[in-house]
Amino acid sequence: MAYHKHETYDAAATDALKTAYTSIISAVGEDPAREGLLKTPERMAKAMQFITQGYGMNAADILNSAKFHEDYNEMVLVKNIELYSLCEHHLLPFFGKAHIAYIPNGVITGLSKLAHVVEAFSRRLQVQERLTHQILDVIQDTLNPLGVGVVIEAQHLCMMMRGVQKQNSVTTTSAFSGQFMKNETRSEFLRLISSNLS
Ligand SMILES: Nc1nc2c(ncn2[C@@H]2O[C@H](COP(=O)(O)OP(=O)(O)OP(=O)(O)O)[C@@H](O)[C@H]2O)c(=O)[nH]1
Ligand SMILES: [Zn+2]
Repeated sequence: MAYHKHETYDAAATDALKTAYTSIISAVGEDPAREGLLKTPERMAKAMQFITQGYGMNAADILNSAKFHEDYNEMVLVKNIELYSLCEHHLLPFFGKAHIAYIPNGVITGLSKLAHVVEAFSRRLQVQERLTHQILDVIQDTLNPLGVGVVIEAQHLCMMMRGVQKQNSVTTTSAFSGQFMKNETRSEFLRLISSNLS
């Protein structure tokens, strides 16, 4: 399944989700036959498939599809990649920004591919820590760079609109490999993105 510019939906998944959302609407005390709600299970079925489309994306394939040999041995940084994910505990969104850096070892990838990798892993049921590591691991394994650094800053609706109800907390997670394990490289990366970190 690939959900690119034009959305296509799996018929069996749409049917199963429609049935489930009709039950949910009844269970919260609403009338699924009410005019405004008639098409809601189908809309939700499509929305849910859209926001979990990462299951149909292969992050290694994405990176392998644009690998170029290049002798550039400095840090490549793409920052402020926005992301929307779903917390696997409450199925409520968490959203924020990813910052990704790597130091090539003879091979670079298309810059947009790093953002596609974020899509592939964020559009699933996730926890922020695993998301951070999955992005790091696939870049390390596919491009074999001298090192990778990933920082994600996100706000979790499950902490905002329910539960502990903290509106301003931001969770930062990070993962580093290779040269990013060294203080100097890691500090340079963190300094370059620091305008985003408070
Ligand atoms: N580590 C981690 N925890 C998360 C993430 N998203 C949500 N959580 C937390 O997952 C935990 C689930 O804890 P539980 O005690 O089982 O759930 P709960 O009773 O709904 O907890 P509260 O949210 O505190 O009301 C909560 O502390 C959430 O804040 C995430 O990406 N990473
Ligand atoms: Zn949650």
